Amino acid sequence: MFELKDVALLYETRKQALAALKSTTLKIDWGEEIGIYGPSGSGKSSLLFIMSTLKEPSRGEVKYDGKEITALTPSAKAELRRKEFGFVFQEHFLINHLTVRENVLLPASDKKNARKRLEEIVGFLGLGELQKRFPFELSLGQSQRVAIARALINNPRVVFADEPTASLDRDNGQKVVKLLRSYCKKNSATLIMVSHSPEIIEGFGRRFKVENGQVSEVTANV
Ligand SMILES: Nc1ncnc2c1ncn2[C@@H]1O[C@H](COP(=O)(O)OP(=O)(O)OP(=O)(O)O)[C@@H](O)[C@H]1O
Repeated sequence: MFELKDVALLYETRKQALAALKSTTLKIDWGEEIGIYGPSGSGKSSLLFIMSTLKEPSRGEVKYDGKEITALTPSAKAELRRKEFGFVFQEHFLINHLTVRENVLLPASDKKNARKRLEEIVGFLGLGELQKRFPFELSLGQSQRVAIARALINNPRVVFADEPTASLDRDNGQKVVKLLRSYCKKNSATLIMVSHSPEIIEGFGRRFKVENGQVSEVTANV
């Protein structure tokens, strides 16, 4: 469903040209669990951002569901992201003056069915009791679970998670990864998760290592 052909991302700074992502060709199928790891600045987020249309590659082809997506208009990209993708980042980006419930419902595209979906999703994430609270009344682990609920409210076919555990302690980090994996398994959704640490993505169906802009698939245990 994702097909990248010779994709690269180059930045021209005043002093030098930098290849954030060197020529990358790969295929990802529906429902796969993809872990991407590598050191800071290696190009992991660049890869995730290109697949999710948040960044445009300098060259190459990116196909999603058989269609080339790099040339879509900004509004078509936004529509694609809203309908098909869910995003979880290192920071939760919750809106402080909205309750948990309001934060989760904010991106809901089908307002009519959103309430039923909300009940399902808060139940799944163990947030039932917290719905009327504000983000500043939550722990970091709880906040991240609310951010996950918001990412899942439209039932995404692909979940992109960029360092979702980075601001959490080990227990909460593991919980977050478990919840994301379990949502994707249950719903046959594709999970694409970036982490600096190979431990976080241990056991994932497929793993890619990124070093200095070079992406390579890892087949042995890491
Ligand atoms: N707008 C930009 N202009 C110039 N260089 C950039 C820009 N954005 C990113 N880079 C560079 O591209 C390279 C790859 O960045 P990227 O964010 O993809 O790495 P990363 O592996 O996700 O890093 P981290 O784990 O620290 O988030 C880095 O060297 C970064 O400094």
